Order: sequence, then structure tokens, then C-alpha cells
Amino acid sequence: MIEIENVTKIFRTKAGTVEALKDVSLKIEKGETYGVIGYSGAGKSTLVRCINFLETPDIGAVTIDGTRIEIDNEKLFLVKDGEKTRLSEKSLNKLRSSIGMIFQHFNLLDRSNVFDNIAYPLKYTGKSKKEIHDRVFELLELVGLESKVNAYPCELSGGQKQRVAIARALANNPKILLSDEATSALDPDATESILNLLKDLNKKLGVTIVVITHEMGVIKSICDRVAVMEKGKVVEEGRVYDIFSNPKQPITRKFVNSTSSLSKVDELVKKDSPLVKSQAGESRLYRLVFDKSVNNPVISEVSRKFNVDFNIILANVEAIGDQTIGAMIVKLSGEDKAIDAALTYLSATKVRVEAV
Ligand SMILES: Nc1ncnc2c1ncn2[C@@H]1O[C@H](COP(=O)(O)OP(=O)(O)OP(=O)(O)O)[C@@H](O)[C@H]1O
Repeated sequence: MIEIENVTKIFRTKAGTVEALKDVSLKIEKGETYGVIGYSGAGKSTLVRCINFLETPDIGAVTIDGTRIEIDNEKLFLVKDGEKTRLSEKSLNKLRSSIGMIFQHFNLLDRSNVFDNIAYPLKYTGKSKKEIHDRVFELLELVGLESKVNAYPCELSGGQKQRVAIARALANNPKILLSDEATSALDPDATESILNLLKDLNKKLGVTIVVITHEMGVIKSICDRVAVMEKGKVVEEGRVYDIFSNPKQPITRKFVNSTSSLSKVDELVKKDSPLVKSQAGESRLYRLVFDKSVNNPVISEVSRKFNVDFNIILANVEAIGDQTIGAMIVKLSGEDKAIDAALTYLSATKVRVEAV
């Protein structure tokens, strides 16, 4: 559905140049919800804005639903049947209208009411007044906001404003919806309801959604796959479950830990808490991770088999879709040899064992 190939984007300012995207490539399948996560300045917004050409890459190629655009020196070329021609403004506008976008601060027209905000992108499509009216009400129903049709943005909550923005973004039936930190300005309840709405729309309309966020909770809640960005590059990419169960890059581990109570262990170690100190006969701290490949009750099994006890310091279970990942920080007590044998056995039963 969306393919980004070797895209580089350099911003040139008086203060110098910033390489916001460095040879980025990724592929987003039709109908999936794809997350892009990274800290501030990683290049997330620039990447997503290159999908609808709000930013023009310096070089690379972007394919949207079969339409391939190659970019050379910030000039856009349409590639069709092996032929390369300059992309016309008309074709660019058509391409853009197949992509909706929502933003952190909603970008609504403050002086227009809800109806007019949603009707705005329908104005220049040649639709009659009646068709526009019907479409706006269809969209209001879709986002659950019929009762606010005459309200002005200042009379709406943040969550309601984002619903209006979503309705407006979907007005022309786009195949792709880009969401740039759409829940970052919302409280936890509104965040949950907007994420649920996006999940519903993805299912109901089959719209492909690209979500930019710096919160792993958002990724966990609605995304099928995720790309982790750092300093203009995609450093890790994959299915959300796999990224959670086995993050490879340090930055990905940091993001994964941010949604887990297990990250508290670093604080406890720093504070030299008695909770994390080992007494005589106790092992050091270990992190045990149980993913979907572990089905049996291994802890009690290992405890019995090797005559060791588990002291659980912290534990966490993540639910991702209909699968779970459990993790705990433990100290084992028993004879040294028995502890070693227990840890080896755990690793052999596909529990990930990491010394903290
Ligand atoms: N129009 C611009 N002119 C100059 N530099 C820019 C411009 N837009 C972005 N940048 C720079 O490009 C880099 C990537 O910015 P980008 O906004 O894509 O990051 P981000 O990951 O979305 O961060 P944030 O979450 O803070 O928006 C940053 O160093 C930023 O300062």
C-alpha cells in the first residue's frame, strides 16, 4: 500500500543543515495499522509528511497504492510502465486527496462550526449541497458526534475536537489515514476513546493507518507493526508482539520498558534498595521473559525439580492483541549448583533469562 524506498531528506537552514531522514526504506501493507515511534527529533513527522508530500524528499521513491513517485533533487517524477515523467500538480493533488491526516492540535477552523469543518474538504469536489449534507451526517455518525453538529471548536473537549478532525480527514474516503501524535494532547480517557475509534475505523473502512507517536502504549494498543526511529533512521522494525517480546536495539528496549512496571528495577538498583540486594544463599537479580512459546507453568516446575525458591521482586503481563507476554524480576535461593541448573533449564524451556 505504501512503500518508501531509500528516502533522504535534508533541511537546509541558515543555522546549518539537518539530515532529518537518512536513506529510509519501509513497506506498509494495505489495511494495517502501522506505528512509527521515536523520541523528539528522530524524523517521524518528516517521514510521514513525505508520504503525502507535505515534505518533498531530496531523493528516493514513494509508492502509494501502486502509484510510484521517484524523487530526484526534490523534483517529483511519476513512473508508469517504465516511463518517467514530471508529476503534474493535478496528479499530486489527486494523490494527496487519497490520504487523510490528523494532528496533535487538531487544526480545526475555529470560526466554523462542526458541520462546516467537516464539510470543508467536500466543498471543491463538485458535490451538491444535499450530497455534502448527507456525507457530513454519515461522518458524524461514524465518529459518534451527531449531537455536536452546530457546536464551535471552543465548545468541544479535546477528544471531541479530534473526532471532528478524524471525520474531516475521512470526508473524501481516503485509503490512507496519517495520524501525527493525534492523542498526545489528550487525557488518558480521551486517548483511549480516540484509539478505539481509530481501531474501529480501520476494521470498518479497511483504511490503512500510519500512527506517529512517542508513546509505546499507543503502539501496543492499536498497531500491527512498528518502526522504531532514531536520528533519521529506522533502527528496528517488526510485528508489535515480536518487538515487545524481543526488542533488539537499546532504544527499543527503552520504549518497551516504558510501558512496564519492570523498569522500576533500575530505580531500585540506583537507590540501593534492600529489595534488590542479594542475601547469602540468594542469586543476583534476573529478568525472566515468558512469551507465547512458553505454555507450561515453568516456575513451579523448576522450583520443585531443582529445589530452588523464586523471590519475585517485580512482575508484569502485557496484553498485545489476544496474546500476552509475561516478565518478572526474580532472585533465586538455594544451592549455587541448583540455581545454575535451574537457570539453564529455564533457558532451555524458551524462557528468556537475562541478568539484571
Ligand atoms: N522545516 C524544517 N526546517 C528545518 N529543520 C527541520 C524542519 N522540520 C524538521 N526539522 C528538523 O528535522 C529533524 C526531524 O524532525 P521531525 O519533526 O521529523 O522529528 P520528530 O521525530 O517528528 O520529532 P517531534 O516528535 O519533536 O515532532 C529535527 O532535527 C528537526 O529540527
